[in-house]
Amino acid sequence: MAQFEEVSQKSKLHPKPEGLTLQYGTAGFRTHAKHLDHIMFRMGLLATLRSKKTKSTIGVMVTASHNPEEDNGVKLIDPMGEMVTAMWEGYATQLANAEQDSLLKELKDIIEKEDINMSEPASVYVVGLPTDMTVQRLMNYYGLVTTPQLHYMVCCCNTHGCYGSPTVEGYYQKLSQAFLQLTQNALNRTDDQKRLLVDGANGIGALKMREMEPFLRSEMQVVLSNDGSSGKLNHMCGADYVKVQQKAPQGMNMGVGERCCSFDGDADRIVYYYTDSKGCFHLLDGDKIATLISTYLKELLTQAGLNLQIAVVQTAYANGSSTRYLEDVMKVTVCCTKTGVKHLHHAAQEYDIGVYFEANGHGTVLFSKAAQKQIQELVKDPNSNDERKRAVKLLESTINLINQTVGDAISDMLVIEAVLAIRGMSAQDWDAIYTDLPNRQLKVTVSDRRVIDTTDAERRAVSPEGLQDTIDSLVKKYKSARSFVRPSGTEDVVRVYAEADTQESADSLAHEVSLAVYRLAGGIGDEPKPLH
Ligand SMILES: CC(=O)N[C@H]1[C@@H](OP(=O)(O)O)O[C@H](CO)[C@@H](O)[C@@H]1O
Ligand SMILES: [Mg+2]
Repeated sequence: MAQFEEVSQKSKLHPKPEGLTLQYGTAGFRTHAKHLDHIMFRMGLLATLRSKKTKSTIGVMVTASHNPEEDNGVKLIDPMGEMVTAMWEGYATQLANAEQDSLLKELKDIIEKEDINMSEPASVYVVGLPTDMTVQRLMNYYGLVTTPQLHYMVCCCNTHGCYGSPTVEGYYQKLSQAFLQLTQNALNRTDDQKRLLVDGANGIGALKMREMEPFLRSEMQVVLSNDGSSGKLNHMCGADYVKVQQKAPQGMNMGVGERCCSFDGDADRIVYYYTDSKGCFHLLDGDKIATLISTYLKELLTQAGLNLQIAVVQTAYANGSSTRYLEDVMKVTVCCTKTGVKHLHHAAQEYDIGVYFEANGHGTVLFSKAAQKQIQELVKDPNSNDERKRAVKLLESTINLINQTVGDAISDMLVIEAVLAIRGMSAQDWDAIYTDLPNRQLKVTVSDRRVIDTTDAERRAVSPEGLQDTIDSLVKKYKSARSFVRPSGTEDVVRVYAEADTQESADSLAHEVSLAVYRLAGGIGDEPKPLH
């Protein structure tokens, strides 16, 4: 009872702005920082309940991710380092939008529905800056780490050290050890080959990269830019900027053919790129990363004589060339889910090895318990020949290098660097695995984006009537073309995607489909204009 009294008193210090309703979405709550005070307080309360319910440590991440600095966000992390379940997303929305005088009622409602024993102790890790001392007192405040580092620590904590030690040093040690073991298999690397230009998006990733560097013992020569010493978070830099604009970030001094990568603000996304001798920019996005990693793993499985099913999980935004290459050439199972990493993560859990990446560079690899056990047992097998032994060891180190809890820019970067080193590949060699189909993404503003309903992993629209038929007949006019529309989960827009054999065709198709959305789904403002 005293607990409730304290909550009631303290909550008055964090009043909900009049008329503000927010929804716990793909990335938790995300809005202008000035609207988040009451959300931070209430998410502290919810995290405490989640911890009591699961009898585990829960994480709370406060971050703007890839959004502008003025924005901020908060999300909860479940015991195994995963996103919180759908049911609890609902509770989060319910608590966030409760009026001041019904907050206690909503809390009690959740406690009753979930049958939570309030005398259980609670343990919560918080990263970022909780605004209230009560919240801080309830939780272990962990200071600044990347989003994936927090996911990692929460998982370590709840698996009693099986996954690693629950500290930032533990993270550096685990990953660097695995990385050094892998790069031992890459002979005669020059300093140039070890060199990587990293754009830190002026976010936390840059700081953490600097902290990690000594652990990598000059097996990587990192050149950091946008390290937060001057520029603004995600402004003209970072993974989202590079992916959407299809150009290099500001403040990076790129030589011809040099390998470069960009993190997003909280370092859970990464994209690679380089410029060729003609000054052309080449993007190596999430699809290229998934292809590189799955090809490498498949080869190791064959060498190790392991019969494990490997699948790549993508969304509708995956470039058609990547899907075709994986299915037709690599003979890898490809599965498509709705946008949003939680959907990809769940789908990837269905396979022995599930490689999942959104085209924007958020992704990781999941190994089933059974697959990990088989690999560990083979490592100890005295009867295997040298090739087999090497392959199994590489698999073991690769598992250790991957952050299986969530997409992680630092971990993904180290995996990519190791794979390129082991295979003796340059960024150009990697890029040449397949050629992306030219594509275009546009946004259309409509009065209510919910009029668009989709099916088949968001690849087909079932409403409004006639929209899908129109898209189908437009697509037929172009070669190697594909197009789909869906309401965004994070912005008040309808997203249009089109790809075709040439950039002109992709642009023209995207424009025609935008017009169809504008006309059939209640477009507002000016009619979409052609791109050329
Ligand atoms: C096309 C695209 O990149 N969509 C992004 C974006 O979702 P939308 O629902 O498209 O707004 O933000 C999500 C959260 O960060 C991310 O998971 C997703 O990939
Ligand atoms: Mg992010």
